[in-house]
Amino acid sequence: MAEPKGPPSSSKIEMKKYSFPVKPIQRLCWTEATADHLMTHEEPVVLTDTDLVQSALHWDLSYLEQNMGPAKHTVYVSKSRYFMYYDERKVNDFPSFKEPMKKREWTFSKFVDEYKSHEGRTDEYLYYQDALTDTVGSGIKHDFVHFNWHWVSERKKRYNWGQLTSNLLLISQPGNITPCHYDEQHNFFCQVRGLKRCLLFAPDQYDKLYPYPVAHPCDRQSQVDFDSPDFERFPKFKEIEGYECILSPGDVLYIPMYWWHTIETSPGELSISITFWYRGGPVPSKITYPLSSQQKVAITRNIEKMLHEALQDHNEVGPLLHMICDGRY
Ligand SMILES: O=C(O)C(=O)C[C@H](CCCc1ccccc1)C(=O)O
Ligand SMILES: [Zn+2]
Repeated sequence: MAEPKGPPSSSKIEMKKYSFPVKPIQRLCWTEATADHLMTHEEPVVLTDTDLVQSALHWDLSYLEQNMGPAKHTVYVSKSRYFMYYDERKVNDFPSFKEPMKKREWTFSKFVDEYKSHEGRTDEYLYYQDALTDTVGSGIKHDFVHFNWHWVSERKKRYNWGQLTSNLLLISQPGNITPCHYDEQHNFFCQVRGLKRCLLFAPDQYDKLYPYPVAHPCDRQSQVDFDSPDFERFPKFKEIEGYECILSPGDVLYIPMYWWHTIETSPGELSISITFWYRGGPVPSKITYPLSSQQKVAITRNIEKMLHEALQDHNEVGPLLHMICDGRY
């Protein structure tokens, strides 16, 4: 198979530069044995020639406006370029929590109007993030039906993944950043239009990324501000090591469950992406040791949830964990 055409070099599209070391995520035709090896070992890889969302590569704002139908969709509004996800169901337990972005429910036409009127503004930014559902118009339904479902269902079977839970449509203004977080599902992240730089960190970097407490609205998100890290609070962030890729239209990035990632839309143009999120497969009947770092992260989450449930007050979880560990482990 001919070497797939390379991605644009990051120097040409002036993405943010960080001081920590990053290695390139391998970019391979999906038929390559190495691609299969990486997927099997739950390691990230950029897959080319999948045609997974080939039928959506013609999407742009005007086509979507004509075809997304009359339903309302979720758009986030942020005062900065950062769009930190938070679970609004956990907000009332944290009265001092300041919502990092506002959630709006707009028709697609309203979104397009707002998108156009926000161009050039530096006080407010928009990020459309909504599941593709059957409320969309016939044009999108046609494109959706023509995703490469045969290919993706073959992958699901081969890697023994659980069910497809959702396809998220992401429409980002140039320069938007999703801060570093992990998800509890496998993800085929498909680039449809524009360029996105993805930084990924292995699950074993957990101790360097200092996630919020599980009970916190920003559960699964790193507390570290990558732009100006607080090394007093987060000293191990100095040792972080990551992986990088720049996605072009047609590229599919496999983001394995529990892998940390932060995504930046290139300053050049709007970005359209579609995610395919899959639940993890069944826990193996025979647990083998040593445990994987993903399994250890899952265990820490269960411990935090159990302690919060037992103590009721999330402010008591930290002190009890210190009582168990300090001076003893
Ligand atoms: O596909 C992924 O996993 C990403 O992180 C892509 C990211 C937006 C994700 C928004 C989001 C984060 C957490 C929960 C629900 C929605 C981007 O592309 O900016
Ligand atoms: Zn994510």
